[in-house]
Amino acid sequence: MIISSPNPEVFELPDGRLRYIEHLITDSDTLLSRLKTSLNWYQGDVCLFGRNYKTPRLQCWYGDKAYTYSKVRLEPTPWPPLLQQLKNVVEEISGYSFNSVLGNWYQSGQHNMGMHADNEPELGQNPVVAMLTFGTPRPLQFRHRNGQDRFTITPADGSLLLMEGPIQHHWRHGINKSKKITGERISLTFRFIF
Ligand SMILES: O=C(O)CCC(=O)C(=O)O
Ligand SMILES: [Fe+2]
Repeated sequence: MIISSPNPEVFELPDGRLRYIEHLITDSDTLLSRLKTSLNWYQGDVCLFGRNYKTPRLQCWYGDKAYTYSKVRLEPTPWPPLLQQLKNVVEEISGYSFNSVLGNWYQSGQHNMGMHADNEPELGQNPVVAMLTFGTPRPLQFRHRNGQDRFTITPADGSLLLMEGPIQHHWRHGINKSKKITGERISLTFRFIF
């Protein structure tokens, strides 16, 4: 895995901060195919307003501690070597430690992620989420809970995006469907579970 020299951009939003490194991982094509074949992908369940649905994307989860996401309990799972390597890179660049990762595989523009905040209590006071992107970029929409402020970033193939500060308390984020996008994207979202 080759890392090009990082040059972070910082976006100071009202009540939150994003740190973005556009070109971090240079062999992202190879990594995208390795991630597709080597990880344990499944269509997850989500519970919304008391009803169970299948996630409109594939996902995988690895971590040292159990994690409850959208009311579904994920059990501890050992780190595959490739994810361990990527975690090491993300930790070194960001300066944070992570002990779990949620992977999302959007196989086309028909796959999406609804607006949400990563604010489960076990993620701590001001959760830091570090996200690597591989493949076809998709706009990531941020909406402030005040109903006014909005921000969109389209993380590039091979980029790292850090969500920091109180952002998960004040903002929600998500990925919309798009008829125009046919390519696939994988995001790896590293978290620390207390
Ligand atoms: O794939 C993305 O860009 C968003 C992922 C995300 O928000 C999450 O995993 O919580
Ligand atoms: Fe999220």
